Amino acid sequence: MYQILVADSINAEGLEPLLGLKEAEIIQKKTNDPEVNLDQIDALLVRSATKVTEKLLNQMPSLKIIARAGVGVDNIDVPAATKKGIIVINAPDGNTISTAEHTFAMMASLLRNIPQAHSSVKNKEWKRNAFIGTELYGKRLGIVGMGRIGSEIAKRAKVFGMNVNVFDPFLTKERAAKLGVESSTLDELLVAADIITVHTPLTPETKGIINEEALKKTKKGVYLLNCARGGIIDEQDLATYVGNGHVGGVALDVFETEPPGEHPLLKYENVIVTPHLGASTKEAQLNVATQVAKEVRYFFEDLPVSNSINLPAISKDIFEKIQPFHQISKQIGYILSQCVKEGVHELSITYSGSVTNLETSYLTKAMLSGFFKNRIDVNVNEVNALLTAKERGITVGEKISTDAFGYDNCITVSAKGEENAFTVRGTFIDHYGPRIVYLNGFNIDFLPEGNLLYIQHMDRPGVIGHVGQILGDQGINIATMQVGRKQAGGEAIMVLAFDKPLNDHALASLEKLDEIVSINSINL
Ligand SMILES: NC(=O)C1=CN([C@@H]2O[C@H](COP(=O)(O)OP(=O)(O)OC[C@H]3O[C@@H](n4cnc5c(N)ncnc54)[C@H](O)[C@@H]3O)[C@@H](O)[C@H]2O)C=CC1
Ligand SMILES: O=C(O)CCC(=O)C(=O)O
Repeated sequence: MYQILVADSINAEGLEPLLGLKEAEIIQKKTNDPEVNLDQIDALLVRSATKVTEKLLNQMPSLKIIARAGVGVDNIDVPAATKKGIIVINAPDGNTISTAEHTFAMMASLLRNIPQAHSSVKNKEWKRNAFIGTELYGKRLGIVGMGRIGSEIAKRAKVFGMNVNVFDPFLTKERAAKLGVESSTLDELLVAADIITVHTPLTPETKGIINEEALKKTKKGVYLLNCARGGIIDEQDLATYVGNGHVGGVALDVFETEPPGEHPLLKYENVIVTPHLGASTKEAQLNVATQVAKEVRYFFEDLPVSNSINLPAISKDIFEKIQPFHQISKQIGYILSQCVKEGVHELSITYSGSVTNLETSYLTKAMLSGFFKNRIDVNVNEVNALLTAKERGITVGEKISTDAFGYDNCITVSAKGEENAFTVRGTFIDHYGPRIVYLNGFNIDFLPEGNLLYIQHMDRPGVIGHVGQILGDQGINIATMQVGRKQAGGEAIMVLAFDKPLNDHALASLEKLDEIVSINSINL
C-alpha cells in the first residue's frame, strides 16, 4: 500500500487522479503531525509552506517522489533528494496565467493607488486629489526573466500600449522579436524602464539581482514589482531606496521570509502587498493539483513522468520502446555486481544495433542502478545513478558500436577492477525476451531471471554429471542448464537455474569438486 502524504493545502478535486491508484492511502496532514509515520511515506505532495529539508528527508527513508503543486522548488532541497534517488516533480505551467494576471493587477493597482484609495473610502473619506495615478499606456516595462510568466506579462503589456524591454540570458533574439519585445542587458533595462518586474526562479545568481547597485541605475520614480520570489529584489536595499524617495512605488506578492512580520517596507504608503497570492485562483490550484496528482499516479504505475526536476523527461512512446532494454540493462548491472568481487573503478557500456536509436543515457543509468543494488545501502535509481558512481570514483563510459555480434541489438558492459575485468553482454529478442549471450569470454545463452548459479570449470568428461549428482543427492532440482566453452578441454562455464536459491551446504559441496574453478550465485 503506497502512502501519499499531502502536507500542504492542495485542491481536493485536483487530487482525484490519485484515487484511481490501486493500493494507495492518501494522508492529508502536516509533516510534523504526530499521527504521521514519516518513515512509511512513499510520496510527498507540497506547495510552498512545507520546507523539504535534508533533515526531513532523512526521516523519510521510504520516500520515492516529491511533488510540488506549483513552479518554484526553492522550498525543496533538490540536491539532497537527488542524492537519495528521490524524484522531484513540479507543475510548471498550471499557474502561469494566474500569476501573470496577478502581477498585472498589482501593476495597475500600484500605478492607480487602488489599495490606498480603497482603504480611504472604507474609512469614510473621499479624497479624489490624493490618489492621482499614472497611466500604463506608453510606459516602458522592464521584465527580468522572460519564461512562461514573463512572456504572458509581455503579451498583456503590449495590449495596454506599453513598450517592453526584457532581460533573460536564455532568451534568443528570434523569440524576443516574435514576442515583440526588446532584448536588453540588465543595465540597459535598469536605465530605460519606468516599471520593473522580476520573473526568474530564486537561484544563487538571481538572489539580489536587483540590489543597491542596480537600484542606483534606475530612473527616479521607478516602480518595482516582485511576484516571483522574495529576495530576487534585495528587501533591505529596496527599503532604503523607497525611504529616500528614489523609488516611486513597490508591489510585492512574495517575501524573503513569509509571512514577513515586522518588515521595513510595510510602513510605506506606496508599497502595496499581497500574501503570496500569485497562484491563488481556483483555476490554477485545480491545474497544478491535477498535474502533480497525474504524475504521481504515473510514477507508481511505472509510467514516465514529464515534469521532473532531476530526471530527463521521456515521452510515453519512447518509454514503451525503451522498457525491454531498460530491464536487461538493469539485469546486466546486477549480474556484474554479483560476479565482480573486487572494487570497480570503471564501467564501460557499449550499445550496438537497434538499441542505439534510443535514449541510451537512460539505459546506462538503469545498468548502474542494477550494479549498485545490494552493493551500497542507498537506493540507487535513474535519479542518482551517475552521482553515486561519481561519488564512488567509478568512471562511466558510454560507446556506440556497429558490431552487434549477429543480434539485432546488444548491450555490453565491462567492469574494471584493480586486477581483473568482467564483461557481460545481453540482448533483447522480440517475442522471446531478454537473454545474456556472453559472460566474461564465453558465448552462452540464458534467461536472466530467478536463482542462477554461474560455474567456471575445466572442460572434462563427467563434470556436468558430478554437479548434477551433488545437487540431486541434496534434492535440488535443476530447472535449466546452459554450457559454454572456448575450446575442447579448456576452461568452460555453466549457468544453472533453480526454482529456489541454493543453500550454503550445496554450494560448499560443489566447491570441493576438482574441476571447479569458481562458483557465483546470481539472484535476479
Ligand atoms: N507568486 C506566485 O505565487 C508564483 C511565483 N512563481 C515564481 O515565478 C518564477 C518564474 O516562473 P515561470 O515563468 O513559470 O518560470 P520559467 O522557468 O518559465 O521562467 C524563468 C525564466 O527566468 C530566466 N532566468 C533564469 N535565471 C536568470 C537570470 N539570472 N537573469 C534573468 N533571467 C533568468 C530563465 O531563463 C527563464 O526564462 C518561478 O520560479 C517561481 O519562483 C511562480 C508561480 C506562482
Ligand atoms: O503554491 C502556491 O500558492 C505558490 C505558487 C508558487 O509560488 C509557485 O508555483 O512557485
